[in-house]
Amino acid sequence: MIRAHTVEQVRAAEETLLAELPEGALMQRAAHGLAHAVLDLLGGGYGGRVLLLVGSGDNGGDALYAGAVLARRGAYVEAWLLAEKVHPGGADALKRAGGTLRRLDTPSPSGSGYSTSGSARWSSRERAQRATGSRPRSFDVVVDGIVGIGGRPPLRADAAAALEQVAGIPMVAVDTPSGVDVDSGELAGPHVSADVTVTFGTHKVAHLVDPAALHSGVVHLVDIGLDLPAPALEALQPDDVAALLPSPDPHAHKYTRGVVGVRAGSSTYPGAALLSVAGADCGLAGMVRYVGDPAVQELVRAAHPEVVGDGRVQAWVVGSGADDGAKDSLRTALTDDLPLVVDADALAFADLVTGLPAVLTPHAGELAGMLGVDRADVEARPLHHVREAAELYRTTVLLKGRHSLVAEPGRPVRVTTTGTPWLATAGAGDVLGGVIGALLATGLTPYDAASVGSWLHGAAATYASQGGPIVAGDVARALPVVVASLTR
Ligand SMILES: NC(=O)C1=CN([C@@H]2O[C@H](COP(=O)(O)OP(=O)(O)OC[C@H]3O[C@@H](n4cnc5c(N)ncnc54)[C@H](O)[C@@H]3O)[C@@H](O)[C@H]2O)[C@@H](O)CC1
Ligand SMILES: Nc1ncnc2c1ncn2[C@@H]1O[C@H](COP(=O)(O)OP(=O)(O)O)[C@@H](O)[C@H]1O
Ligand SMILES: [K+]
Repeated sequence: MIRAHTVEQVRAAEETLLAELPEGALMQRAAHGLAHAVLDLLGGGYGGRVLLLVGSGDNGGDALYAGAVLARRGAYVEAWLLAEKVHPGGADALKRAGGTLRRLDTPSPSGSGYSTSGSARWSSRERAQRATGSRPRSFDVVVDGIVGIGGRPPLRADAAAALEQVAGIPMVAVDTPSGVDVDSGELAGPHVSADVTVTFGTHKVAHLVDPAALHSGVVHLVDIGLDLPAPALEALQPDDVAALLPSPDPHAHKYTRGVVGVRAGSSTYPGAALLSVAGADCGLAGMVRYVGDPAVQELVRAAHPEVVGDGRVQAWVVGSGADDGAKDSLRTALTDDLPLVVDADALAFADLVTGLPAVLTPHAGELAGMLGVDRADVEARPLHHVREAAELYRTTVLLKGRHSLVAEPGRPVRVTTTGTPWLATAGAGDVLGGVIGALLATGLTPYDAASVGSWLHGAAATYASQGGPIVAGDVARALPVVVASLTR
């Protein structure tokens, strides 16, 4: 499991450890981990050219100490100091190792300009150019030590100007990409877009939650020995999924394995029925039932001969392509008092499942409609909105997107990190609803069914895609292969 903690949790754990360790030991652990990640990227120290962007806090300290390690390994290391006072021990270490330190002026306290000595007032960009005198493009890598968990967006003007100077050079962020909001994954103004982020002790929320996750690059975790409480966020890994997956016991028959029922599709959208059934029919449940328009039922039978009609089930999937019939389908399914997946057109009636065991599966537009906010706001603050929806409906909410989020009151939010942008294809959501329904029918809780289903769906898309285009049916067909790879 990958776990992510809040800044407050990290600070508390750090305090405990600091009291036990010799002074500076924790920062040395962090800095060495950082230096080794940069060495890996450079393919060795000798001949490499490294630029450090150094802010006023310990994040800058990590960068400076790592710079000293790199300089001792033969790299040319230059530090641009973005504050009047930077970590003194780190600055000394870099000097002693032969690094070059250049000071960039700090903004005036008013924040309205710069404390220039003459009457001219330069732009942030001009000031950065004059102060450094360096040719940024000649660096192989930039290390972003501007701010870490102590940063509050937006980035100060000098830092933003320095970032403009180094655009296009590979970037390694120290702990977090500077300028992002660490605990929410939200953006506010200019920020670092990292190729690699080297983080310490645990992941932070911004590494996993979009939009910030998109700017964290590959995240490398350095263990510094923190003892941490229950996380704010978690991301299932293959072992976790394998442990949660149902597998038939030797005495299994189709009913003990669970029966999933699908009430989806309509004469207007018959394809949604076929795709929901394709997801449900991935083989995880013992049987699939389909209930709907007779003509659509015929299509389903022709495509999936093993699927049967109405009868007893252990979970329902309702809503994909259901059109005007969504409300009635949901009401009828609810009379069975079973866990259910509520998708697409049925989400407009989500209040009917308030407090019940269910998985609501909106994309950003649907969640916006449910909460009465703009879609752009959901996309800018997905974590905030998915938590809000889970509290409002007192049930499990899966917000679909690049990194889908599963929220349930009182539980860590689960983030899906499998998948490919090729999965953004019509009908992919219908397949997902079906898979989650199958998992509910096997007895998984809504929280596990949603997160395991979302993980499998993303992994199946990646497997089917092989880097190229896919359609929703390809995802459904790849599901058994992905399950087999985990249960073997
Ligand atoms: N907490 C831990 O367990 C550990 C922390 N370490 C490092 O320490 C960092 C935290 O250090 P700090 O608490 O000193 O905080 P930071 O270094 O993250 O940032 C604080 C400094 O940044 C300035 N700042 C804040 N917002 C800014 C903005 N928008 N633009 C420009 N400057 C801004 C503040 O004036 C302050 O001086 C971590 O991210 C990590 O890199 C590591 O050394 C090892 C262990
Ligand atoms: N950029 C992306 N990268 C990876 N997966 C994505 C991306 N955008 C969407 N997805 C996934 O694709 C699926 C789309 O589902 P949905 O929006 O319901 O489409 P539809 O209604 O056509 O079925 C979801 O599982 C979602 O998580
Ligand atoms: K940083």
